[in-house]
Amino acid sequence: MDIFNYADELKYGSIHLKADQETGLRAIVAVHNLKFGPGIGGCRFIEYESSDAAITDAMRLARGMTYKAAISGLPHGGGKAVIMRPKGLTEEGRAKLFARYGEFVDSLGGIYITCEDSGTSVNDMNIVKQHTNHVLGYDPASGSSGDPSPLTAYGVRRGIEAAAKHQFGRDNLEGLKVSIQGVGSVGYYLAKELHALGAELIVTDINPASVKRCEDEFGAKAVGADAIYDVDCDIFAPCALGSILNDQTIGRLKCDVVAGASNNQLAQDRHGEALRARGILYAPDYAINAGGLMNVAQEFAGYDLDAVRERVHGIYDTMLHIFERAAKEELPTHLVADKIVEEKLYS
Ligand SMILES: NC(=O)c1ccc[n+]([C@@H]2O[C@H](COP(=O)([O-])OP(=O)(O)OC[C@H]3O[C@@H](n4cnc5c(N)ncnc54)[C@H](O)[C@@H]3O)[C@@H](O)[C@H]2O)c1
Repeated sequence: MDIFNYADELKYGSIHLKADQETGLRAIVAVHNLKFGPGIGGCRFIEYESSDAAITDAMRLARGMTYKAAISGLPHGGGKAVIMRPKGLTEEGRAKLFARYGEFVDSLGGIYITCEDSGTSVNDMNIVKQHTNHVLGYDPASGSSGDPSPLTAYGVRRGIEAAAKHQFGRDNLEGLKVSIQGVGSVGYYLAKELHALGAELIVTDINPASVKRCEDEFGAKAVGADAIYDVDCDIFAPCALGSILNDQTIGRLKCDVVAGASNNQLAQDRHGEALRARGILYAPDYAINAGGLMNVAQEFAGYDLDAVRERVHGIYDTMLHIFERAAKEELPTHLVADKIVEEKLYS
């Protein structure tokens, strides 16, 4: 992969590298677009096969954050950090590595604001916080926003309400059948919201305890992990994995709407068209699951839960606009979401 060609393809931006022999830090910060404000996005800390793989991952993810922030009307651009996880790292080594990473983020002068992502913890962010102010999502006891899952779930609920309005002409979810794939953090809170609104729930999870909790608390019906694709329901809410809308699954779906929290639900772009061809309304993932980003971004202005909830509440309008424009232009919803973002960014 030629990095500069890839940068042109994704319309970059800048990519910053830090190598530090003392701590073993190999970090990449990709800053995709700053039109609406500083780039915001998590720091991923996983093993990579090569530097190329790590750099392209950071670039792809940062672009995704630009789209998520822009569709949500947040005063932020898209950024993402990747730290290549060294093998055999001790706890002490980890603390030194994140301290050096904090210095690296600080050296960028605020164009990128870091936070937690796969492989990083609140404790890592606490260490980063000692070296830069450009960090969010550190210890909630010190005034940060804490677990984003309830807010992400609230946003998904609002997106589901918009889908019910558009697809069924309904102003409530009473009696609608919703199947949820994955009732971990977001899926559980979503089940709670939907149950309170009178929806009938069918759930699956590879963790039996998570399923049992939904059976006990919400009277949910449980099905096996693979059987979730065959459930006859109104709305299917993927809240576990990416790439689950693919050649194997789309033909099996017996729902009118797909609206859930998972990132990267479409295995490929063409699967958005395949859903439309089947008359299934798809809620673009980065628009409906932006509640978590809205939550952490609020820390920037001073954390205020009421302000976050008000912004997350607005996901209803964002989704309805996407659905209505897609119907009018006879386009798949995921392409319309991209168009809305690109009009904001580049015109
Ligand atoms: N946490 C957030 O605020 C947030 C924000 C935006 C997007 N997301 C996305 O939403 C999804 C869920 O996030 P989460 O924080 O709830 O994660 P989580 O790990 O808490 O929950 C995921 C659940 O899915 C289950 N699962 C895994 N494989 C499964 C399978 N094959 N079939 C059924 N269940 C399976 C797991 O056992 C777990 O209970 C992820 O794709 C995540 O990237 C989360």
